Amino acid sequence: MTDTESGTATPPVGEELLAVTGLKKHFAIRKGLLQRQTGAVQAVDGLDFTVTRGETFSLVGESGCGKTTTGRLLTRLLEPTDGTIVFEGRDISHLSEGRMRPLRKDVQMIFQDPYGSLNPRHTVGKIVGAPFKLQNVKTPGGTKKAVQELLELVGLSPEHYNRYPHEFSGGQRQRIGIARTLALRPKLIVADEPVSALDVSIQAQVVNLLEDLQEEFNLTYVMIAHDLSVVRHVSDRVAVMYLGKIVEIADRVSLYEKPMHPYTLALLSAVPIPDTKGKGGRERIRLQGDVPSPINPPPACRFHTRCWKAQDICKTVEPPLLQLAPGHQAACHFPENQAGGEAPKTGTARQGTPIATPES
Ligand SMILES: Nc1ncnc2c1ncn2[C@@H]1O[C@H](COP(=O)(O)OP(=O)(O)OP(=O)(O)O)[C@@H](O)[C@H]1O
Repeated sequence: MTDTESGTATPPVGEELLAVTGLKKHFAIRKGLLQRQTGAVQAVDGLDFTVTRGETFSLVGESGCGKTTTGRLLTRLLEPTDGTIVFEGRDISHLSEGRMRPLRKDVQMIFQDPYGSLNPRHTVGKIVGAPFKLQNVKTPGGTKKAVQELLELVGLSPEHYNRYPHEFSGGQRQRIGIARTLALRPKLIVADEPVSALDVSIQAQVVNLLEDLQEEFNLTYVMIAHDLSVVRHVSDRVAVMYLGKIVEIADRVSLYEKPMHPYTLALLSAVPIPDTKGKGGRERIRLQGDVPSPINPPPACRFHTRCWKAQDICKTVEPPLLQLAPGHQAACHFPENQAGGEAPKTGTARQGTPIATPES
């Protein structure tokens, strides 16, 4: 994670841990007695990104844009419809459950709901110790000792071993979930809105814990959030999703200070983020209407139905995700804050380096 507010946040240079190419998940819609497929929910529709070892890569977007589905694909709780997921150089996109099992200790997920994700009938000891049992991992001093060490690591007491989830507050329950996630020392943790169900006063404590653990164990995070303010301080890079697609990826400083996609601009305008340049707050942009249905998304640029900058080209030509500045990619025909000044005029293509080719 990056700890300076406006320092030089160049994208982390390091070993690639995860590489995602053309990732899709379409959920079939079936109807009638014969359960014929009548359509599909295009929850995730062609994502390309990489995650570097040790970084925090955040996925942000409104409800329903496909963040959780992406997280579940990365942890292979779901099987992709298309595309590839390469983890540590190995294609895990279609590994069977059996072949995936040894990898489960390397790739873990923290869930949003600290209430629903813990079995109320199991003791904390049983919950946090479950991964050792599932993976048949023996620890030097025994599972109980390992669990108690994990509880201390996440700021709980070893004496909590025999207690039940209902005896804890929301923040403490999330710590129990984090202890379970850490048990087998994963390399990649997908954290799906890990603090959004918690009291605002507790959120920072849990975020700080995640940061401390990252430093101690060189963890890599894919952090999922619906609002840009939550991940502002913890992200190295941020990808903004809209209706199953990534519309912008940039390092933290570029994204918050020089957003290029109008959707990112709108998201940023909706959260109280201090203006580091002292030019006053951002103008609030109110998006018209709801997010369209992922069953029948708008053609070409999916955001065009809600975009105040949309022109004819946005309705007919899908803008590819292009690198418009170092480490900064956006999929827009009329991007904001492009180096070199004005956005292009109606119908003209912007300049950039193709990162992903548009869908055929
Ligand atoms: N198992 C499923 N079957 C059918 N549709 C699904 C399934 N899971 C998710 N969807 C749909 O896929 C789309 C993306 O959902 P997803 O939960 O990934 O979005 P999200 O951005 O995480 O939203 P939220 O913040 O509300 O969790 C939504 O339209 C959702 O209804």
